[in-house]
Amino acid sequence: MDRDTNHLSTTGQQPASDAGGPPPFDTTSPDRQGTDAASAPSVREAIRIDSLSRAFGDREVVHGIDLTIPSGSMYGLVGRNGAGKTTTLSMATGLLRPTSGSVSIRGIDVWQRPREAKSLVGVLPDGVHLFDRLTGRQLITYAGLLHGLDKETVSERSEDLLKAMDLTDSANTTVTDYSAGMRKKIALASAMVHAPKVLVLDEPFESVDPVSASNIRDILAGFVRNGGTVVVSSHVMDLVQRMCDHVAIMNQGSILAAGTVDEVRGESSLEDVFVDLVGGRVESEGISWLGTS
Ligand SMILES: Nc1ncnc2c1ncn2[C@@H]1O[C@H](COP(=O)(O)OP(=O)(O)OP(=O)(O)O)[C@@H](O)[C@H]1O
Repeated sequence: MDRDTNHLSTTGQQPASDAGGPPPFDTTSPDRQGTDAASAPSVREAIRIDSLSRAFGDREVVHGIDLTIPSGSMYGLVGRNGAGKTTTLSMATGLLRPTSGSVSIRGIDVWQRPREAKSLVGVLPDGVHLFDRLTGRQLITYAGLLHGLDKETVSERSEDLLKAMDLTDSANTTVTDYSAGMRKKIALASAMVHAPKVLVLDEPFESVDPVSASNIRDILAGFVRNGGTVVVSSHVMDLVQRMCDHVAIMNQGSILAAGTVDEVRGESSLEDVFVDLVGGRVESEGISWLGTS
């Protein structure tokens, strides 16, 4: 499979010679392709990113990317350290203002109608800062009340989420005394309490033990089965290949490939395709002074 062609298709530069069929890694939605006007784009596209860029000072780190996350998908965003995943997800969820371009969540522009857009999305940011003087239960409750839920609903959902995250026994412990994995889980629970339509999770499994990770995967799979959409960033290709139905590979602020996992990986593993596309493997015989007696 021609990776270069794949790259072109994601950047909207599909060559005319490819007109014989749908592009293999087309990031444009059916709506963008002008077919099937019956379904409203706002519902069919969980997230739509158009020409999104972000610079810090005079250094642009996200370069005018286009990406459509279909509703009901489990979408992986993968890339090397510094590729621009967190910057992209922060812009997509209203946490970081883009330098240019636009993002909409279920048809609602994130930066023009932030309140409405944010009510639809639950976010687990990277390196999340929590109000860690609160207990786990208080933190979820606080998140629920901030979203305007009534006390009874918040209370019911808090207990469900604490149980699902295996945190019931630590519900009255202050978050400052939680381990890294427990903090991740309580942050995830807080992101879910308002029953969002879309979950955007930056490295949700980092520091999380394998049993909890399986439980969380089950919760996310159930969420998707019920019509929700999940976007996860991850460095773990195996996990993305097993868990996600769609994936986008990001490198140096651009999307190199995007589509269903099967389309992107073809006959190879996602990890091989990733390394092949992104490059950067270092030929070395090791560090000479390391391990010598
Ligand atoms: N606030 C900031 N000020 C300046 N540069 C920034 C800032 N935030 C991110 N960057 C730069 O933008 C680039 C993309 O960073 P980003 O955190 O989006 O990458 P990432 O793909 O999430 O990386 P990782 O996998 O390591 O978390 C990096 O070069 C980073 O140094």
